Amino acid sequence: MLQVRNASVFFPARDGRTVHALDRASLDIDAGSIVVALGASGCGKSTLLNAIAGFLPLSEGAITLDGQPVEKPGADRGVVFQKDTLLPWKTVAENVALGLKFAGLPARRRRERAEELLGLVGLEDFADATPHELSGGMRQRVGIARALATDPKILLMDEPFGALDSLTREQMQELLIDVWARTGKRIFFITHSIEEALFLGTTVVVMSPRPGRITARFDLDFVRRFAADRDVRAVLSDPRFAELHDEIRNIVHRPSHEGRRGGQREGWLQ
Ligand SMILES: Nc1ncnc2c1ncn2[C@@H]1O[C@H](COP(=O)(O)OP(=O)(O)OP(=O)(O)O)[C@@H](O)[C@H]1O
Repeated sequence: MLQVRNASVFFPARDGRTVHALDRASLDIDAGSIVVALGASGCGKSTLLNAIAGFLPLSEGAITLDGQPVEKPGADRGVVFQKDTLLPWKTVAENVALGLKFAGLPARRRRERAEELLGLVGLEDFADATPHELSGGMRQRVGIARALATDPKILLMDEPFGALDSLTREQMQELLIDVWARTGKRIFFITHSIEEALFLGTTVVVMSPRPGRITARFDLDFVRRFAADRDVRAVLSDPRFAELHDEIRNIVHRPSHEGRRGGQREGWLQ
């Protein structure tokens, strides 16, 4: 279990004031779940992810992974960003195996593991290609394979498909569901897209800005349905999908002061 408890992050702003980037966020990410954080720009999504990744210290609160405090980056958390961070002078397989090299695994084992993971993301034929030979979607696949290389307990994904065209994005969403179904990895995923959140999340948390707060939570089963029957149309044409889309849209677009007034969902996690 990954637990975030009353996590707050303050940044000093240029004008001498303090930016309250994350305000008492609490969240549980169980084994096998995909928790999606959704919200307008600046509501603290990346701050929350960076804190879970151990890139950023909390100002208040705590994060634990299977009972261990998260205080710095570690191989138990794999991270994928919107912009890929592949090393252009290394082959695809070498990029995937980078973390394993740091972990001291011998070259043959690294190669085997890289090939296994490239198979998982549908790039078995590209092990010896270099990143510049790949499309944006393929590079993100490599990023996912690389994040999985050390067999982390959780995958942290910060708008990983945000820069892709819509068709590639849909393919990547389906690929991610396959990876999730086959590896059982828990995933924390950030997006601006309500549709993407509804399609991928076993839980969707909606965040509001200034201060960055979790203001609503929805537990969903669209992704499990898709994983079972791979019928996109059945999911997208489910009336509940459209209802939730509207409901979340209203929350995302409501002025943040209303979100704090103590409606039914407000403060659900605190
Ligand atoms: N290092 C920093 N120094 C000062 N302010 C920061 C810093 N990092 C983030 N912030 C501020 O904290 C708030 C939350 O930022 P964050 O990047 O977490 O939001 P976000 O929801 O991920 O946004 P986006 O969707 O645009 O990526 C913003 O107001 C941002 O300007």
